[in-house]
Amino acid sequence: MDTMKLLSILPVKRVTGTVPSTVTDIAVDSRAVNAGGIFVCIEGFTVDGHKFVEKAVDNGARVVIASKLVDVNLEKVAVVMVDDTSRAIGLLVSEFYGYPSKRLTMIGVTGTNGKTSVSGIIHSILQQAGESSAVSGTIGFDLDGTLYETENTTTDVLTTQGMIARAALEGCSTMTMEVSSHGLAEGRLAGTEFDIAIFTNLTHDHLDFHGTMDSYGQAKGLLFSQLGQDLRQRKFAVLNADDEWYGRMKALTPYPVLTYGIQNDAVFRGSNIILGVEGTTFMLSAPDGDFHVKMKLIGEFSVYNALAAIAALFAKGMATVDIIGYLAKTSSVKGRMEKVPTDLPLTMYIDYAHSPDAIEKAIAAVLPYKKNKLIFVIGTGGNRDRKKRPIMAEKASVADYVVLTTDDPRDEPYESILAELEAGMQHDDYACVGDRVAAVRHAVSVAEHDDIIIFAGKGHEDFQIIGSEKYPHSDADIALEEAERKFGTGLVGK
Ligand SMILES: CC(=O)N[C@H]1[C@@H](OP(=O)(O)OP(=O)(O)OC[C@H]2O[C@@H](n3ccc(=O)[nH]c3=O)[C@H](O)[C@@H]2O)O[C@H](CO)[C@@H](O)[C@@H]1O[C@H](C)C(=O)N[C@@H](C)C(=O)N[C@H](CCC(=O)O)C(=O)O
Ligand SMILES: Nc1ncnc2c1ncn2[C@@H]1O[C@H](COP(=O)(O)OP(=O)(O)OP(=O)(O)O)[C@@H](O)[C@H]1O
Repeated sequence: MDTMKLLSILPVKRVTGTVPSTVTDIAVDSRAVNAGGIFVCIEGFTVDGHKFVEKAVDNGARVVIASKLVDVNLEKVAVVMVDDTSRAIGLLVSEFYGYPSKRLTMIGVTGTNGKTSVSGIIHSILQQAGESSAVSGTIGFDLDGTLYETENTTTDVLTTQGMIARAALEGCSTMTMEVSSHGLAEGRLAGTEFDIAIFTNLTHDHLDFHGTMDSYGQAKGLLFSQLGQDLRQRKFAVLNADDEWYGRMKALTPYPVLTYGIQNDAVFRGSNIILGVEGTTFMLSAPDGDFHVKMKLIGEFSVYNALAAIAALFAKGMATVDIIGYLAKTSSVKGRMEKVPTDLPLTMYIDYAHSPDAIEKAIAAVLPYKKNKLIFVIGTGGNRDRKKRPIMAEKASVADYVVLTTDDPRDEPYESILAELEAGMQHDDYACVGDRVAAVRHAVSVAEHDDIIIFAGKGHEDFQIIGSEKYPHSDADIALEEAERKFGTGLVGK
C-alpha cells in the first residue's frame, strides 16, 4: 500500500527518516512484523511496545509509529510521531483493510452473560438458512465452519479488522461479534461499523477492570453510542426490556430499537414458558404474528438468548416463522449447559457460568426437574475480580451440595480463592477442593442416583492456566471416568 496515502489519515506531529514508497502490512507485536511493514508501539498494561522497536526493525519494519522518542537508524526507517498510538492503530488498520465491516452485515453482541450463546444461535440459524456466516468471540473465530483460535473474546483492533476482512473476502454475508466491555473500553472495535447491536444484560463482573458497575455499564453502552448518527442507514439496537439498564442503553442511540423480554412489554415477547430436561417451549409474540416455539436449549436464560437472536435476525430481514423453524434444530453452544452424554443414572452438565447472575440462571435452569440432589461445582479464576467470589458462592448455595474450587488459578494460591468463595456460603453442605481435577472427582464421588451435577466455570475450555502455563483439562472426561468407576459402565461416547 502507498505509504504516504496511508499515513495521510494520521494526525501526525512529525515524520523523520526515510519513508518507503509502499508498506506491506501493520503489526503491533515486534515478533509479528514482516519485511517492509509498519510497527506501531502500544503502551500496554504489562510492557511498553516502544521497548521493542529495535526488534521490530530487525524483523523488517520500515515505518515505526510512536508517541515517545525511539532510537533507530533513520537511513533505513521512518519514524512517525503521533500523540496517541492506540488511536492511530485504529485509523491505520481500518484504512489499510478498507473498512471491511461495510461489506457485510455486522451484528455485535454485548452484555455480561449470553454473548457466546446469542452469537452461536444467530450463526447456527444463518448457516441452516444457507447463508455463509462468520462469528468471533470467546470460542474463537468461526469462519463459516472453520474455527481459528483467538487470544481474547474481542480481539485487538488489528486482529479484528483482519478477521472481518477475511470474512468479507470469503463471501460471508454476516459476521456476528461478541463485544466485551474491555474491547469497547480499549478501542478494539475502532473502525468496525455495526448494523445491529444486541444487549443481553448487565450484572456483576469484571469490576477489577472497570471499578464500578456504572463505568462497566458505560463501557458496554459504547456499542450503542458508536452505532452512529446517519439515520439513512438501516441499523437497529436489540435490547432486553427486562434488564434495568435497558433505558440507559436505549438513550445512547437514535436508531430504531427492537425490544425483547418475558416480564415487561416487548416487541418480541416470550410467555407460557415450559422448561424441560430436553428442551424448552414458549409462546412468542412478534411483529409478524404469534408463534409456538420449541427448542433444544434449556433454562429461562436460553429463552432470553433465543429472543435476542430472533429479534436480530428479524432486523436483518428474516421472517419469524423461518427463524423459529431453524431455532428448533439449534443445539446449545459448546460448554453452555451442555449435557454430558451418558446413560449412567445421573445427569451432568458442563457450563461456563463464572459470574453471580450466570450461576443463578444455570441453577434455575435445572431446578424444575430435579429429582434428587443438585451438586454444583463452582470455580473462579485467580488474579481476577475478587469481589464477585462470595456473591458467586451465595448464588451457588441454592444447590444442595457445593464444591468450591478454581478454574484458572493463575498465580494465586488456592487458599485465598477458596476462603473468599467460602465467605459467601449460605449452608454447610460444601467442600473446598483447590485442585479442579480433584474437585470434579469429589463432586461425582458424593453423587447418588438421579442427582444432577453442574460443573461450572470451564465451559468449552480444554485447558487450565496454573501459574503462567496452560495444562490440558476436561471436566467432562474426568467426570465420566469417575462416574463410570462409581456407577458402572454406561458411557455413550464423548
Ligand atoms: C488487560 C488487558 O486488556 N490486556 C490486553 C492487552 O495486553 P497488555 O496491555 O498487557 O499488552 P502488553 O503485553 O503490555 O503489550 C503491549 C504491546 O507491546 C507489544 N509487544 C509485547 C512483547 C514483545 O515482545 N513485543 C511487542 O511488540 C504487544 O504486542 C503490545 O502491542 O492487550 C493484549 C493484546 O491485545 C490482550 O491480549 C490483553 O488481554 C489479556 C490477555 C486479558 O486477559 N484481557 C482480558 C481482561 C480481556 O480483555 N477480557 C475480555 C473478555 C471478558 C469477558 O467478557 O469475559 C476479552 O475481550 O477477552
Ligand atoms: N442470558 C443469560 N443470562 C444469564 N446467564 C446466562 C445467559 N446466557 C448464558 N448464561 C450463563 O452464563 C454462562 C456464560 O454464557 P455465555 O458464554 O453465552 O456468556 P458470555 O457473555 O459470552 O460470557 P463470557 O464473556 O464470560 O464468555 C453460561 O454458561 C450460562 O451459565
